[in-house]
Amino acid sequence: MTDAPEREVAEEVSRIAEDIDTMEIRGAATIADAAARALAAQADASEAESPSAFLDELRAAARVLCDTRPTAVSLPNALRYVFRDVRGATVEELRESVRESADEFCERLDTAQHDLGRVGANRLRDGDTIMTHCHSTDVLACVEGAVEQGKSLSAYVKETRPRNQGHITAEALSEMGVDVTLIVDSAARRYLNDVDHVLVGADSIAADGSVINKIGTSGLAVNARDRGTPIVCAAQTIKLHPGTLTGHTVEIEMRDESEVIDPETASEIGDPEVLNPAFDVTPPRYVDAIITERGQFPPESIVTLMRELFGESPIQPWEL
Ligand SMILES: O=P(O)(O)OC[C@H]1O[C@H](OP(=O)(O)O)[C@H](O)[C@@H]1O
Repeated sequence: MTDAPEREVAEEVSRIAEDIDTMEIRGAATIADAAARALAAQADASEAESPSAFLDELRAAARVLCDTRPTAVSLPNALRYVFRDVRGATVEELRESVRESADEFCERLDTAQHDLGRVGANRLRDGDTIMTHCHSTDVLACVEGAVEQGKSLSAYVKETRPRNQGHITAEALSEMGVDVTLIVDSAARRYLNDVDHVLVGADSIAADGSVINKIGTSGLAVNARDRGTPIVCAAQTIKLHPGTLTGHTVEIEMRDESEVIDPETASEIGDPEVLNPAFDVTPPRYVDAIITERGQFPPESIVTLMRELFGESPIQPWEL
């Protein structure tokens, strides 16, 4: 492993890292886009006098960004992608190369989401009702694709405690002309009989086809399986976790208890221990399909796509 010396990172990198950490910037695809742009910002701001110093700064920026949220693999994957194409014998050549690579990555991200949406749209029929969990731009791309095909849809939108990202989904779906019903998370099972597809996103997909997504996804999937309702995960290939090819597990982010309960209320009820995991793991047997920009896959077959895309070396961006 190449250990980059400690270096100051550009102000813009610190700001983006802070925004990702506090979830001002959130959602796996949006985080990937922001991380790639942060590397470009680091390149722009660099006053390095040698190519090696320049690259050390980039690696330091990658570390700061990666330290923000551990579960969404789109973040290190984005950095890996940008690093992979960086070439140059001088600082100026390297700087230009980082800018180009970051731009190309962000464009590919947009195209991938659009292509994924067209695949997902094909699963949805006119008059279908979906159920959503949290807020996923990949899921919204599928719905948008279906609406563009002239299909009329209804949606049960789970509010998704503790941060209520379901509200963002409700607003986005309403704007698309989808008939939206907001429900509390614990009401999901009651309405599953009325639902044709449960549609969820992903923060990471493991090599065995497990879906790592917002906390509550696994319970929803078990209930959906029990009710015979198909559950579909919309996830661009940037969500595939290369480390799981070599036995690593996906770290589940634990967030602050203040997202769950305010200190005053906590004190009134005797200050219990509060646990706030942001994500959970849904085993592949509860997932009917993973939709990517490369097409639709049974979860158990996703490993072949991972090998094709990443090879077998799960190295970190700062090791490149
Ligand atoms: O990439 P897209 O589909 O937009 O989002 C994927 C996932 O990111 C979100 O995590 P968070 O809100 O950042 O914790 C949700 O878990 C969502 O399913």
